[in-house]
Amino acid sequence: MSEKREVILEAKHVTRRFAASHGRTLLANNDINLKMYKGETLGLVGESGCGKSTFMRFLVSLDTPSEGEILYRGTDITKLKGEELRNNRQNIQMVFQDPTLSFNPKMNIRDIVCEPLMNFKKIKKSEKDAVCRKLLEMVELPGDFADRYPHNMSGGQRQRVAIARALALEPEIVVLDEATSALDVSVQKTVIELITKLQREKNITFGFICHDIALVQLVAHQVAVMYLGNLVEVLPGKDLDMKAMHPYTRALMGAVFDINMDFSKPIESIESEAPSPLDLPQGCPFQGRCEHCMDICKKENPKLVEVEDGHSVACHLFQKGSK
Ligand SMILES: Nc1ncnc2c1ncn2[C@@H]1O[C@H](COP(=O)(O)OP(=O)(O)OP(=O)(O)O)[C@@H](O)[C@H]1O
Repeated sequence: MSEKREVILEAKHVTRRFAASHGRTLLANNDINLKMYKGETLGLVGESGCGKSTFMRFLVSLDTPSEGEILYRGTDITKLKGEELRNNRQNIQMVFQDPTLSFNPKMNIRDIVCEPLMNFKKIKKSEKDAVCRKLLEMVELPGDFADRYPHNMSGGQRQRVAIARALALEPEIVVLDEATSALDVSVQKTVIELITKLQREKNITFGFICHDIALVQLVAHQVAVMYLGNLVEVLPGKDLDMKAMHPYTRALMGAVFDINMDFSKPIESIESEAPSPLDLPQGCPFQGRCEHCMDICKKENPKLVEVEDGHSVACHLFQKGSK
């Protein structure tokens, strides 16, 4: 890994509790500590409901944590208000799974793509056409798509428009929340290639939320694996195959490589359903599905500890004095 990596965002002890029925509390994020680096992609992976979107929504101020801070270039963005909050939206943008939900169907693509620029008074009305064409070309769509409406485009084209709109303000960080998950595999591949190209050209930092670890492995420099609100492993994307340690990460990888599996190394699979996030056991949240569960796993939730540079794991199997 390069020595010169620049941390631009750091989450410290981020916790989010949601009030649930019958006075119960749902712990959607439990003491999350993560860094994002300039020009790199952080992949956040885990099953549905593990808290991926909850975390990334803090970055674009769609929600605030119950505890903890998120420092973007030294400023805690969870505390921003008024003009500062508005200005921060220029730095960090988000693209969702289904762009049609955030597009006004009565607006043409020109208005949709240029809306953030108009809102921030970055361009005049007369400049919209030329600016939109440039942004469409950046995402490899024809300039004349400016006159189209979202319903006259394919899912992949709409997602390109959503990316063009998110990049219009030249943000430093873009969060892609399952942004390619609804697309056919071949279209997904072309959108991933586009994202990689844009990162190379513009040095953008991406937050890539995805439940598909194989896809995350393709794009992420750093992968963070979440399980029921907890970070269980953080490691370089290139090391997922050979160095993943947490039984949950290995189970996710096992599910991916099942067909072509290397029988020389054991690959665990997940036998049972995840417990309800409202009914978490004491100790490690993964204990009920883990083949290696020990007594201590039923008592203490393991802390995320660094096992080598850039690789941390939260599992009693790898913590000193845990046997
Ligand atoms: N506003 C809310 N109020 C109550 N519970 C919430 C709220 N938002 C999320 N949750 C709960 O928090 C947990 C984490 O949800 P989150 O959307 O972050 O998961 P996710 O990993 O992104 O899953 P998915 O891929 O399905 O979106 C879930 O159990 C969800 O039901």
